[in-house]
Amino acid sequence: MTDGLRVEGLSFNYGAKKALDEVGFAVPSGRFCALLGPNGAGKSTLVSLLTRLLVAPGGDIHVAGQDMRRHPRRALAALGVVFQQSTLDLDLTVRQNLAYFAALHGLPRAQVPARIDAALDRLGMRERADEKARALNGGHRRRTELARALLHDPRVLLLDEPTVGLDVESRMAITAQVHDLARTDGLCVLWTTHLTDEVRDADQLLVLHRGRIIADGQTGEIRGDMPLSDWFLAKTKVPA
Ligand SMILES: Nc1ncnc2c1ncn2[C@@H]1O[C@H](COP(=O)(O)OP(=O)(O)OP(=O)(O)O)[C@@H](O)[C@H]1O
Repeated sequence: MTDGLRVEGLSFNYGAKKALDEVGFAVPSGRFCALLGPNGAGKSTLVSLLTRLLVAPGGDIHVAGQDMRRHPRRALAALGVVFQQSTLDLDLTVRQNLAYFAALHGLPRAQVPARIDAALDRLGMRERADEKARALNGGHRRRTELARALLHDPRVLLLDEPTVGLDVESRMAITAQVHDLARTDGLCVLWTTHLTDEVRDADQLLVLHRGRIIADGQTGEIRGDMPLSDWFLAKTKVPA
């Protein structure tokens, strides 16, 4: 598998505190993978390693076949990221926010307007292009960030708890849109969450608990006859 995301033997400590312990998994292209973990499981640490905000002393990360340790620029160029905290400039328009990102990524100038239009079309945001980000609701701001993350045509899309703070309707809409991006556009998607209702039976599921992957497979098979929320609680609850 060269197109998706592959992680092997990834460990990370904060001083004496072990945050990730020999984490390994693979997500192929065209797959939506939910990374589910309770608070403190190590999700943010893993996201920081995948985006190279942190570097692990050992272990490997390959993004679309590019080795993050040996060729970080190439690996990062194949990765689109939506961070948990919004990083839009609220005083810029939607289009200006995307144009700024395009310049940061060094996209060829002549291509930028068409790429922005195409990315906004994919998320149904074209008609909002000239509005200031401040005027958008939470769901539309997230869609703008998603369009921006797609601008450089990444093969792997990483979303860190992207629905935090959204109302139910926006949450469900963006969850469905990202599932479509995996299915229709063949993107490899890693979606971190602690909300079990965002995960579908056909999705790949990774469960992170106390820094270890405790389940990796098709959600429907993992949960069996139990609702995923019950399964998850039973596997991750801390004894009283
Ligand atoms: N800077 C830090 N210094 C020390 N320990 C840390 C630091 N950051 C995280 N940790 C610890 O590492 C473990 C993993 O934390 P991490 O933030 O990656 O988990 P998480 O799954 O993202 O949790 P949450 O959903 O609450 O953000 C936790 O036990 C946390 O307390």
